[in-house]
Amino acid sequence: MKLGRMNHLGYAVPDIDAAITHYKEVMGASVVTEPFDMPEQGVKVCFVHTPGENGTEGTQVELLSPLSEASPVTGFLAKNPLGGQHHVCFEVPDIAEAREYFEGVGKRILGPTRIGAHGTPIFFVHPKDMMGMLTEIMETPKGAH
Ligand SMILES: CC[C@H](C(=O)O)C(=O)SCCNC(=O)CCNC(=O)[C@H](O)C(C)(C)COP(=O)(O)OP(=O)(O)OC[C@H]1O[C@@H](n2cnc3c(N)ncnc32)[C@H](O)[C@@H]1OP(=O)(O)O
Ligand SMILES: [Co+2]
Repeated sequence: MKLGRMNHLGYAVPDIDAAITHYKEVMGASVVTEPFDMPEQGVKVCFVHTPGENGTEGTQVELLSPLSEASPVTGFLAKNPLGGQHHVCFEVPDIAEAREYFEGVGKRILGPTRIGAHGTPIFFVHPKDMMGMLTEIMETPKGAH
């Protein structure tokens, strides 16, 4: 299976506005999108970019806060009340092929393949099967890079 670049670091936070201020004022990041809700995923999302040097592409941090107690990040924040690194997301050229690959090597896929925050199909692989890192796999947006 051909793994692409790391698309974003998912960062769960209790207060997304405070996190945006931190990334803008302390880290010099730019806010890519205004926070938006993804009720089907139970999270409020905001992408911030750290600047790249000499025109290199920077890195993307996906700030996530829970929309309800039922949110998948609620349990994580109960254990990490200040917030913390929640997942990492890698791109692949073909999400179905990637899903078949991870299932084939015995990794637990969490739920159905669905549309993620970039508007392309995603799925998650259980952290316990991925060296402790909740791993999101997303199909590379068409025309990207
Ligand atoms: C809007 C989409 C957007 C995008 O980029 O497109 C997103 O990224 S949305 C991100 C939020 N959605 C998800 O995270 C969906 C996948 N997550 C899940 O299915 C659950 O969160 C799950 C199964 C990872 C954990 O569920 P839950 O918290 O209910 O279970 P436990 O607390 O019992 O945890 C089991 C075990 O796993 C450890 N754990 C939990 N979360 C993480 C994590 N983020 N990273 C690493 N490890 C994690 C937890 O500590 C437990 O370990 P144990 O040793 O048994 O205590
Ligand atoms: Co994500």
